[in-house]
Amino acid sequence: MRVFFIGFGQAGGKLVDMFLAQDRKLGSTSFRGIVINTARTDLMGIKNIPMEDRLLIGQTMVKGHGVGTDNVTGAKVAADEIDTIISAIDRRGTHDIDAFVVCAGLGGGTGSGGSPVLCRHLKRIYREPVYAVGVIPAPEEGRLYSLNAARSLSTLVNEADNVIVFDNSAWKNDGESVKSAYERLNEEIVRRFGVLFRAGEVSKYGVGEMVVDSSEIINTLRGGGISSVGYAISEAIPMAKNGGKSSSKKDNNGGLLSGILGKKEKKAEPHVDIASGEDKSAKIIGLVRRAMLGRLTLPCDYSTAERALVLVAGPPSELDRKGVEKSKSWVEENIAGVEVRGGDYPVDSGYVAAVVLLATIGDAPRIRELMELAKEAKEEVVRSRERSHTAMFEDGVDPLFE
Ligand SMILES: Nc1nc2c(ncn2[C@@H]2O[C@H](COP(=O)(O)OP(=O)(O)OP(=O)(O)O)[C@@H](O)[C@H]2O)c(=O)[nH]1
Repeated sequence: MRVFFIGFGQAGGKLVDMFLAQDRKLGSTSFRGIVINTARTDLMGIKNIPMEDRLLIGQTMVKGHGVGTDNVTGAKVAADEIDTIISAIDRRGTHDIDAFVVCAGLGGGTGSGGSPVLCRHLKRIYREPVYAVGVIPAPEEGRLYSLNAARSLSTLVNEADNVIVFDNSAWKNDGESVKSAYERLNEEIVRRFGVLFRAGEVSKYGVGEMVVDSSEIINTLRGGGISSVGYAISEAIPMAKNGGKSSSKKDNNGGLLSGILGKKEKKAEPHVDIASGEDKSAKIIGLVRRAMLGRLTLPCDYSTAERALVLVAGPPSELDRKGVEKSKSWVEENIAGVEVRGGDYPVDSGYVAAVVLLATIGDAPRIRELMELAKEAKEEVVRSRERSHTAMFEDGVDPLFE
């Protein structure tokens, strides 16, 4: 899929920076994008995006210093400067893209407030679908961040065609602060979503037996709402099986796709031994099961998903049509809906990876928690307004006739 990424705010900007770096590393031109921020210093921290594609907004209001976790101001700045934003997007070129993907951390101010506004305008102006990748904060970041995320997310689900969520709290290790984990978490995000969004592009390593095209990704996400992604990676494929390409010498991360499919990790991902000589399709089914049953970008009840997409990426010698078909049937038996699409994506890698997109999920505990928190906060505001109103009356002051 040809994707136009827009990174809104600091987290969004860093993610888009990494998506574009990944694309460049692959020698691909599937991804392009711009980054937007209200803080000048955050834009300066971007590494791979040319200066002309870094847009500073809100200069009159916040003078390049950011909106300081105030997402109402974030939304206002975006609305006031929407024409400047759309011009920057048009300048970068949109004629051949399949979708827009707006990335943002939803707990802050700029991305949290700005991304729903941007999604609304993108949908109004362009025909292509508009997806959001929303990072939700860990509870330890504080109540304000959770409230911002709840508010942003409930708007975003109405403005974007689908919101694919990554939950920081589910991904940080025990004892690790969220901030110190950012770099690692961003790699996890870009690895999963990179395979997903790139599916349907012709790979220079050939055409898979069951090619997924961009319309299948779009149809999977069509139901809207919130989606989550699962991922699993095999053990390293021995050199002989991989046409001598498993590049443990030149690159211990699995060939050209180093950092893209990833490498064996100690505890984050479940692994299957692809090299054991067992039946190829059984191994693919095993990988797909582990992707769906393992840690999802947003932990949720997978059985409530309305649609799913199964992608298997790896060297052509390890891809197997029957395995993908059987995996799709297994996913179909385990989710609420019956629409399960899937295919393979040949790449030069020392690993096989499975990505399962669970679209339009019905239940995720962290989302429920955020919504309840927002409801409580709203009730608190109403109560405190009533209290101050009563107090003023007790003092004999009627605010209306003061
Ligand atoms: N995974 C991940 N999450 C991040 C990262 N940076 C920030 N976040 C998350 O995103 C939320 C918003 O942070 P920022 O992106 O810095 O906020 P912003 O949109 O720039 O808004 P302001 O700084 O308030 O103007 C934080 O509360 C974190 O939950 C990152 O690099 N990776």
